[in-house]
Amino acid sequence: MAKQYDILFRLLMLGDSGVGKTSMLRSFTDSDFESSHISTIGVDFKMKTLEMDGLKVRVQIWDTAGQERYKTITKQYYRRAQGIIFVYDITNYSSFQHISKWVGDVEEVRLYE
Ligand SMILES: Nc1nc2c(ncn2[C@@H]2O[C@H](COP(=O)(O)OP(=O)(O)OP(=O)(O)O)[C@@H](O)[C@H]2O)c(=O)[nH]1
Repeated sequence: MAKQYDILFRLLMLGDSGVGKTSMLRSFTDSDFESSHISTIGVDFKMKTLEMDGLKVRVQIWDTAGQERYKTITKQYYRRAQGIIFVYDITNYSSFQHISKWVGDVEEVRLYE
C-alpha cells in the first residue's frame, strides 16, 4: 500500500472562545464556513495532506475549546504539539490581550514537564 504521507506535523490552536478557531480550521481543511457558533467541547481535530518539495506533508491540527471549563482537558495536548497557532478576533481587543495568558499557560505546562 502506498505511503499516505512522508512527514507528520501536529499543530494546536489556542485562543478565547468564539475567536474563530474552528472556523479557521474548517476553512483550511474543507474550504467551508459556518455562520453559527457551536462551541468546541474539549478538543477536536482535522487533517490535511499537502505536497511540498515532492514530499507528502500531513498536518494534523488540534482545535481546542476556548472555554475555561475545558482547560484541564485541553492542557493535556500542549505537550504533544510541534507548533501552536494562537488565535484572536481582530474585532475583540480583549481576545488579543488574552494571548499572553494563553502563551503563559503553555509555558507553565512545557517548562515544568
Ligand atoms: N464575521 C466573521 N465571523 C467569523 C469569522 N470567523 C469566525 N466567525 C464567527 O465567529 C463565531 C465563532 O467561531 P468559532 O470558529 O466557532 O469560534 P471558536 O474559537 O472555535 O470557539 P470555541 O470553540 O468556543 O473556542 C461563529 O459564529 C463564526 O461564524 C470571520 O472571519 N468573520
